[in-house]
Amino acid sequence: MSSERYHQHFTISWDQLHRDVRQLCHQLIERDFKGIVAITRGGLIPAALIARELNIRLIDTVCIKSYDHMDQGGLDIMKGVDHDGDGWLLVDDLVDTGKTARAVREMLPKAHFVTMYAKPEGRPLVDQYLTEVAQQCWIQFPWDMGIAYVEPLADQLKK
Ligand SMILES: O=P(O)(O)OC[C@H]1O[C@H](OP(=O)(O)OP(=O)(O)O)[C@H](O)[C@@H]1O
Ligand code: HPA
Ligand SMILES: [Mg+2]
Repeated sequence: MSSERYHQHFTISWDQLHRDVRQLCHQLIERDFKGIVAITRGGLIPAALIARELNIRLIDTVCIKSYDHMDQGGLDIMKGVDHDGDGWLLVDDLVDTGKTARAVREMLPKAHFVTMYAKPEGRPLVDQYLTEVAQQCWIQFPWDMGIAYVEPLADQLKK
């Protein structure tokens, strides 16, 4: 599936992401998790921040790739885990079509699955998420961006 389905961008700064993670953690703090399973690579960043808030030191990974930038390809599962997820917190940055989530759910059916952001097609596959984002929106994460010079408006208009 190609990038043509995305008509808008939803840009998230490091600050926003950090605030969002802390807000999600308020909803998780009462639970007692054995550890976190992060879905690489996008799940690694929220997983590290969640681990700090919930004081979790045991972190494992499911290594999986589905997209090449905005283009969705076949699922490439490079590493799984040797348990069914019982008592574990499963973390990804977002759920979009739900293809990745469906595959990981099969591997860890008993895990508590959370994402920071969820689009409608993938939303039913997670147990909890913080913010819903429209299906046609591409979520632009801070680790995919950089700070760039912007020309003053007056100079732009001279051209
Ligand atoms: O719901 P889906 O349509 O499956 O899309 C969601 C998945 O896509 C992205 O991962 P990606 O495959 O781009 O790899 P990355 O985490 O290494 O960036 C994102 O981090 C989710 O894991
Ligand atoms: O909206 C998105 N943003 C970043 N990565 C993604 N992978 C699937 N959908 C997205
Ligand atoms: Mg991912």
